[in-house]
Amino acid sequence: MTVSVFIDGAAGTTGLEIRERLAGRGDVALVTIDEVRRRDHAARAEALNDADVVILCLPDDAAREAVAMIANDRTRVIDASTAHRVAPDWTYGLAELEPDQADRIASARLVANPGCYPTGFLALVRPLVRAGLLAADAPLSVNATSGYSGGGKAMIAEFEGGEAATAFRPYALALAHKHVGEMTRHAGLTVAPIFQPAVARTYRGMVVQVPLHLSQLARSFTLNDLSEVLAAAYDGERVVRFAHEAATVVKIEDDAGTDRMTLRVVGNQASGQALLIATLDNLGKGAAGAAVQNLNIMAGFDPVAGLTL
Ligand SMILES: NC(=O)C1=CN([C@@H]2O[C@H](COP(=O)(O)OP(=O)(O)OC[C@H]3O[C@@H](n4cnc5c(N)ncnc54)[C@H](OP(=O)(O)O)[C@@H]3O)[C@@H](O)[C@H]2O)C=CC1
Ligand SMILES: CC(=O)N[C@@H](CCC(=O)OP(=O)(O)O)C(=O)O
Repeated sequence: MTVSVFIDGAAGTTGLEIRERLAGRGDVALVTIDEVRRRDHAARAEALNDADVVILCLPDDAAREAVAMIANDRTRVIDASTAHRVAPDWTYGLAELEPDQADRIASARLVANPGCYPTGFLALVRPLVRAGLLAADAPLSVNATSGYSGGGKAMIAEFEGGEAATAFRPYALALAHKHVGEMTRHAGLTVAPIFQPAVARTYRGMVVQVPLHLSQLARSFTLNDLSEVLAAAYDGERVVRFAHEAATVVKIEDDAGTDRMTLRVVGNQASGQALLIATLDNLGKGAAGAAVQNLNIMAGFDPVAGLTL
């Protein structure tokens, strides 16, 4: 079986990464439009309605507009933008989020690809909320660092053109980043986490950290309990893996250039402090890798076809 796929925004950072992952696959036929017509309404409308699956790699407003341009109920959509991640009629495209999430994605017409930061946060926190280690109203915080490709073409130009005179830049200091609602909703929390992102002078890669006092847990759980719950949640998964080996450092480069995500529980049982850490690539499992994984699941292909793990 061959599935026809149109990438709207194919010349952008995420779009190009998806094209690379789909190149040379015999089970995917790319629907393309001439690069000079990539913003042409009529050309896009035709491609959006021709393809079996469209992958939107656009800013939020353009993604909403693209969905409105689909005039049939056959074309399936994977939206990489933030536009539909908490929309009730969309399926959240983090296949490992719930035991039946991949099945839901398989039968969905509209799939919202997760944000890069929420991917790390949710993979760490959702199993702990589901298993009752963390109460829904636990007041969490999350610190995270992304490579500068996370800001798309504009941020790449800023860092590579010399304008961003920094090696490390915390941002979203008003604590109202657009990913907070997505994190809260899909973790099953009732209290929004304090989310404090930063961008580093490296092209790609991401570290997401959730510090926890063990006294914050619903009862007297240990570091080992946290590890056991996370290890069990991802047992048998190929893209998300729990690292059992002890670590004293992690690097933003650890999973950069791949589509996998690694989860860790570290800390100090004696002082009652834990740190949950996810490493991933903002453009891999954080964007293009997840989009291709969702496409594979929707089309009934091997979920990891075309991915680098
Ligand atoms: N970069 C990342 O790590 C991640 C990105 N995302 C999301 O993916 C989406 C794409 O981001 P990213 O690839 O980084 O962004 P880029 O800025 O690199 O690319 C955006 C693309 O959208 C195209 N575009 C913009 N407006 C329109 C329009 N009105 N009509 C048609 N095409 C348009 C641009 O065209 P042109 O080439 O002409 O400029 C460009 O090719 C965003 O919603 C982003 O939030 C999600 C997770 C991670
Ligand atoms: C470094 C950087 O600027 N990153 C982007 C997030 C990239 C991403 O995940 O895009 P979505 O918003 O579509 O999820 C930001 O914080 O806005």
